[in-house]
Amino acid sequence: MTILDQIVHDLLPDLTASKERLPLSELEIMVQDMPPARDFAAAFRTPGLHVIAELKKASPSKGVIRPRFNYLECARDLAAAGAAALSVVTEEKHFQGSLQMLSEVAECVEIPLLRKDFIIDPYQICEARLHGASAVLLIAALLPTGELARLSDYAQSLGMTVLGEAHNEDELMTLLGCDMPLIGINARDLHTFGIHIGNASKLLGEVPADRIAIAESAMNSHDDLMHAMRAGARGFLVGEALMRAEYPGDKLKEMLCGHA
Ligand SMILES: O=C(O)c1ccccc1NCC(=O)[C@H](O)[C@H](O)COP(=O)(O)O
Repeated sequence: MTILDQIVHDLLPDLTASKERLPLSELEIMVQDMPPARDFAAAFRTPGLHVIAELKKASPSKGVIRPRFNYLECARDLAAAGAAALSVVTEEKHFQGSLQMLSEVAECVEIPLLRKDFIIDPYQICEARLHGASAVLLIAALLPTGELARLSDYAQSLGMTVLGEAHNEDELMTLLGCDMPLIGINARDLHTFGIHIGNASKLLGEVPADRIAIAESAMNSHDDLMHAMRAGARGFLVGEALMRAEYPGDKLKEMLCGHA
């Protein structure tokens, strides 16, 4: 079993229980009373370095990254430091995130939020919207093409933005066949955890201009952002480098400006 299979296997019982407790049809009624979703893609259409700063306590590849995880303090700090958006990892078992965390972060910052999770069902998209996210991640390695397109259409029907994620040529071609505005290229192979910057740079260059290419994973410095930008990225998803820093906002400013 790969780690992706394991993660999906582990999230299914809670997903099933949530659907029994509160069916999708009821969530959809609740969404109708919500204000419009924050525009997630807007920042990335303008020139400049635009970072999606990721709030994550732990990951399967790195274990616990930020033991004392005051996520509201981190969220405020990162928003004030110039994050274009925040990625809130909500997966519970392997990343120690939660939907509660997403709701609280949505209350305390005004920038748009991505629900970063392992989305396999429209229910999780509707949950994301109800908890304050305006974008969801859809991982090509996790879903057959038809499901990717169906989930993408569903998210957009709720006024949300979709960030599709690929880490190889086939996955990128699949995503380009779906109607997704943001295409993430993950330098981390989610099966092996290996980091492949050369491959990611090549794929970033293959994202057509009518889509917004987002570089994901393993960026730690201004030079890393500049390298990804030269390869074609118009946005950058950064997690670990920020979460390991004592002051994530200062680290973000350093990455954006090139000096401390
Ligand atoms: O990071 C992991 O261990 C991992 C394992 C299985 C699925 C996804 C995983 N990570 C998600 C990501 O790729 C990152 O959270 C994201 O791109 C930020 O990367 P980084 O800046 O390297 O934390």
